[in-house]
Amino acid sequence: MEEMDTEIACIRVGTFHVIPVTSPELAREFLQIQDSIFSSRPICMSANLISNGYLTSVFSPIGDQWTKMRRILASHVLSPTSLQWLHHKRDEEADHLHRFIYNQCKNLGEDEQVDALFTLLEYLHAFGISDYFPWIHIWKDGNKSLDEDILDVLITLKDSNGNPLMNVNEINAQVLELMLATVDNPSNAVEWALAEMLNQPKLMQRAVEDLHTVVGMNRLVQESDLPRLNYVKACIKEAFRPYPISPFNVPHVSISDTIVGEKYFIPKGSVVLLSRLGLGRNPRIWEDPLKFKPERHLIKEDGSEVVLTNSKLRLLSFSFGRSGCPGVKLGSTITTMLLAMLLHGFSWSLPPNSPSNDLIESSKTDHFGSLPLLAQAKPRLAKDMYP
Ligand code: HEM
Repeated sequence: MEEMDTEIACIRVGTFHVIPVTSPELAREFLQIQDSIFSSRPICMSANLISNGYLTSVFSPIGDQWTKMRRILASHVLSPTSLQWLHHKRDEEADHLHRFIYNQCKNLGEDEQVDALFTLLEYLHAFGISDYFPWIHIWKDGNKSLDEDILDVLITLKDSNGNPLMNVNEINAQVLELMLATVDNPSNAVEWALAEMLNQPKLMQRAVEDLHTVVGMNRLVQESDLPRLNYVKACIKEAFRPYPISPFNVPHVSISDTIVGEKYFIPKGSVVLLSRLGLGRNPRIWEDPLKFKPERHLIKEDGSEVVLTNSKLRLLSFSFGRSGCPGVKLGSTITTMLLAMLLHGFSWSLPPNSPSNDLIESSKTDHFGSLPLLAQAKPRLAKDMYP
């Protein structure tokens, strides 16, 4: 892992410019300007995937189309009502996860070396997909009386003339993007947090104490516990800092000439990448930036709740503003629940004869991942507590 002190990279046709951002304030200024002048992604995830053969038609939301998608997401997919509506689905998934790891422990025996977490993360990639976005649907005569999931919602949305609001390509792309967004970020953050906690057991112990205080041992952790699980959230936030899912934010394109930081000229049409590492691993911003220290995110004076966003922009978790993540609430809930459940339901240790996990970043340039993360799990709660 290396320290970084460069924040923004700006690519122009044929040339590459790096704009150093030495403070969160400058990063904020950049993002604010970006909000007003940059359009959505030129090479959006969906378009990248098309070239890899996953999608059959081009869908790159820009301008009005992007605004339309954002509005649909905000009103029908990620609204407080939708989140509440799908609460029981998330609970079901939480039960599956408990059961899965519990069975892994039982089957493998206590002394055996268990690659439980790695297997678990493979399982995680099935998280929610069948419940949130099932591909196989029972639609009779093109109609369905009850919306059962987000896919139903997207299919049944109508415009003011009573016509479908989204076409098949739009739905495909949106569902794919939601699936990726839901799985990737949370599993990446939890994987890194656990790896660091396995290497520093005192951190793990403190998080478990947090869970004992808030949840106890006589019931499973619930979403309503999350506001009080500050140390667990601090661990996740600390994982976002040096280990974001990718070193750069999604590319944006400037739609007019502009000047950032009073002196950096960014011409129209530039593809602009923000370096997340430039903030998260920046020694000018963070003391001891390569050290995993969740304590830095605990708010001491007023005892306020730890949140996974960072309004001061000292790290980029969900980004912010117009192009920021629309799934902050759901993403925070899923990620915190996942780590809380793993730590509350199971004791985790390094496999025998393994002094520490090598925190090796993936060799792929666009994604991180510690490969492989080995951990041994043991149930911590009474047997009848596992679903
Ligand atoms: C820990 C969890 C998550 C993190 C850290 C995260 C982070 C981000 C970030 C940084 C962006 C901005 C990319 C840009 O600059 O264009 C983004 C975009 C997005 N996120 Fe999330 N996200 C998370 C979870 C979710 C969830 C659960 C959903 C929805 C189910 C979601 C849906 C989206 C969508 C649809 C976009 C694209 C928005 C657009 O094009 O305007 N995210 N996310």
